[in-house]
Amino acid sequence: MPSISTDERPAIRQRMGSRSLPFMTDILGNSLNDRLLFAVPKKGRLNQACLDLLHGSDIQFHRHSRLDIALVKNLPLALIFLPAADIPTFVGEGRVDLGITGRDQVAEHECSEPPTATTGVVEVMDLDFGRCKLQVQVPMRGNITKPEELIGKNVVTSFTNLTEEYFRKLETQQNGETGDHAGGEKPRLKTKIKYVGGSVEAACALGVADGIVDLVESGETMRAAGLHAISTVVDTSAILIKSKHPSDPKLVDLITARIKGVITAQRYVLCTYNVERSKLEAASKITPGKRAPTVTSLEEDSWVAVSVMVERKEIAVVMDKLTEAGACDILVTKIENARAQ
Ligand SMILES: Nc1ncnc2c1ncn2[C@@H]1O[C@H](COP(=O)(O)OP(=O)(O)OP(=O)(O)O)[C@@H](O)[C@H]1O
Ligand SMILES: O=P(O)(O)OC[C@H]1O[C@H](OP(=O)(O)OP(=O)(O)O)[C@H](O)[C@@H]1O
Repeated sequence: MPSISTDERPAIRQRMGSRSLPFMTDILGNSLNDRLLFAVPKKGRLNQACLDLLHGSDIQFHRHSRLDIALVKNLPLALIFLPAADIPTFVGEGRVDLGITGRDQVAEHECSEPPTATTGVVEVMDLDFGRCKLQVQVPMRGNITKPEELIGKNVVTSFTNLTEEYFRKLETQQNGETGDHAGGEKPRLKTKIKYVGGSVEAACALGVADGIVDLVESGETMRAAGLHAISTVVDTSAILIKSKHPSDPKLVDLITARIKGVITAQRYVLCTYNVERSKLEAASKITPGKRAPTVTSLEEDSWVAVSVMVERKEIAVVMDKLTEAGACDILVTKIENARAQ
């Protein structure tokens, strides 16, 4: 591994920020300078899906144990493994060019660092995984039924900025509705928002909170903790983001196209079937495809073969309907990769 001279380090530090860098540059030398930097969640719920996406996009790398930077072997790209919550900061400041994180994390970051003409992130695309909701939750057996009833009480969350913003709005609305306290009769209630880094759902049972704001996907964690949701703060999923001025916009476009291809391949299957020409119109209505179905003549004059992309989650129902419409020899094939509009 090439070693790095002391006078090369400031340039790299300036590019990446000061976090952990002495350790990273000692191992990687100056190889980051001419590479596009791509931040990927280093752990947690988004990590594996991101690794699968990189694999499907033929982004080849070897990550040394304990090292949060990996050089990509077949593209001028370096992957930076960071906590999902920190990725909007690095991309927003232009220290890293591209990143994958949750939309909730971007929203949380933007509450404290609103975007300017040069800072902040640009959403490139929704990645179709990590879908969940940031919700206000209270004990199922308690007497709080509306988020307004938490005003002035204790709320625990890992998303303090979004939660502050949410309750400040509620407080403003409520003060407005009750004519405020200009006469001084009614004190202005302020909700107390406290931060915890994980296991947020335990806060009510432990008496730390009257309600929590936490992510809900299946709802299992919430129900197991005896909580239920009374309002949604943000709907979220994983997104690809870029900085406002990426160092290599062409490479950003190439990576975006590859990732889009993988997502399309995951979302769709290829369905082929034979149908009598007279029934083609009805069958095409069931399978209109992304643009239009591909129709090929068969040796048998009155029959055609159809090949069409169908959303994976709808395929069983589509097959039922096709059979009803007279289609036969229906085959479904997994799509390995795609480049489609
Ligand atoms: N249950 C979930 N289902 C789907 N996506 C989730 C879920 N929980 C979190 N996410 C998404 O993943 C992002 C990162 O959350 P996660 O809690 O996994 O991160 P972390 O704090 O880095 O990891 P860990 O909890 O292991 O410390 C969230 O901001 C959200 O966008
Ligand atoms: O609705 P569910 O499918 O049960 O998912 C929701 C849970 O997932 C996340 O936590 P995670 O398990 O990542 O760990 P954490 O509590 O340490 O954040 C989130 O904070 C919830 O606790």
